[in-house]
Amino acid sequence: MPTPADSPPVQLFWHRQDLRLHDNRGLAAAADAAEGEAVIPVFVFDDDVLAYGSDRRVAFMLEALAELRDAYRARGSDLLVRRGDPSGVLPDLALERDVDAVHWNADYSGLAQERDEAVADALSAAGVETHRHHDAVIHEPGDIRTNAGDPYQVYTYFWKKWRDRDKPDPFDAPGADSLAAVAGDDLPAIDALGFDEPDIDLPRAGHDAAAARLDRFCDADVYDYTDGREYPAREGTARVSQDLAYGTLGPREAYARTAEAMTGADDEGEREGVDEFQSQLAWREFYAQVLYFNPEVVSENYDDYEHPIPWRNDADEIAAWKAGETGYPIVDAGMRQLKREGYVHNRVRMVVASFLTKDLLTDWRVGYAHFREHLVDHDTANDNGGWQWAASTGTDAQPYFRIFNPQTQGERYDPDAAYIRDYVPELADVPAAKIHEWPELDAAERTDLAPGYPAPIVDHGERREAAIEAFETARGEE
Ligand SMILES: Cc1cc2nc3c(=O)[nH]c(=O)nc-3n(C[C@H](O)[C@H](O)[C@H](O)COP(=O)(O)OP(=O)(O)OC[C@H]3O[C@@H](n4cnc5c(N)ncnc54)[C@H](O)[C@@H]3O)c2cc1C
Repeated sequence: MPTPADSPPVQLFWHRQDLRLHDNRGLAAAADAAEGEAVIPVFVFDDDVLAYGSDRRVAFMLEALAELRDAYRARGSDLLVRRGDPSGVLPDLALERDVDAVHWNADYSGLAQERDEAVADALSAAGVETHRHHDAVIHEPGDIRTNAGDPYQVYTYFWKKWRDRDKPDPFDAPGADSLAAVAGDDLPAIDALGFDEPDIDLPRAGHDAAAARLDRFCDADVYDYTDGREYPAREGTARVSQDLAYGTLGPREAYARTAEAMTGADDEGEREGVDEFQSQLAWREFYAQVLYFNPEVVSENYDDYEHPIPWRNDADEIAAWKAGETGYPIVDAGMRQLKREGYVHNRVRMVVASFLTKDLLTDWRVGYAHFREHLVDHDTANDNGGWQWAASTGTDAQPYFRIFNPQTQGERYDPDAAYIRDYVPELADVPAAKIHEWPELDAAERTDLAPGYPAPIVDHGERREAAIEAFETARGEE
């Protein structure tokens, strides 16, 4: 029997946006430190974080937590669940369980960085060691820098270095023998957290469901990703964004699976598909480092102009955009996909974001807040990066004068209008060519073809000119 002095140090692992056992760097480190025993896992519902939640995302998270708890139970352990301010809850728990060290994985938003500092200080004051690990990305923020030592602002150069770096293998899930046989706690019901049941069916949460989605994609669609990712009706993408956002899927595991797919590629085109997909994983890491080094981007332009951008912010136009009633079919299909599924295809996200920020000259923060409320995969860094890209205020953003034409985007990327018809039933019986011409049809023809579908709320050509003028004013080029 070991004496207390001989017994291995008790390690607490605090789960946050890393709701998995597989490929979890911090958890693996805690298991190593525990010398094969006594890792106690905990999740804390923090009201300051929940304040940014939504019904859909909290529901997804609760299911992911239930899956995580089951994975611990299958290993003879369990998940402790607490509610409150982690800088009070964790020192109390450490005292109660005689914990020597608390481990967690870093989170890159400003709010999380501040909270983590407070927690680390409170634990240190209580005499408990703290260990922060970089887990959410393969190459931690600051690892990949320009030759002058600065964080990258241009994605292409970041990507080249990211691609050439060696990638660590996924971390093993801790075995039953490294986990403490604790009795866990019940998870709260969603209403006890201040949220309602979600209004849509959610993708299945948890590591197994995430790994199955990735497998399905890597078995086939990844090889045609370069082309397939552009066409919303094809559903040729991995659909793992909610899994990477909640950490039910680890980034090293995701990368390793694509590296395995690379070995199965038959020709240059297929290798390109895998490479293109890996480059999207790198975009995610690019935006994570933008947020880490510039936490203020959550509410401020990354790239400011000389004068404020004269946003129009017209309430009726914003309401039409949110409802998918703009009279621009590809825009409306995207906004209705958001409402119906909590997801929007990437190409269409760019189109709807461009339409809001340029055609409607609406502040990107309005769109970001709406996406945060409705997307299941909302991720602060990616959502913000996407919005500031579209608004021409971000790092490596779309130039202000290059404005998507929603009609051409629909024609090019949804030629048969299959995606549009799926989400805009009023247009179900309208020929594809007429759908794409919709903004140019005369009122009588529109009424004849689809009386329930709106006329365009703005003229794209006019609004394009107005947006360029507004941005030039902001640049001081009046
Ligand atoms: C305005 C706007 C808002 C966005 N908001 C989010 C968001 O809240 N959360 C989010 O994860 N992505 C966001 N994206 C990026 C992208 O649209 C989604 O990641 C993608 O559509 C998710 O589908 P998928 O998993 O099938 O992607 P895939 O094409 O299969 O890509 C695989 C993974 O790579 C990452 N990725 C892909 N594209 C991007 C990108 N452009 N930027 C950063 N990471 C990327 C995601 O983690 C994604 O799951 C946004 C893009 C725009 C233009």
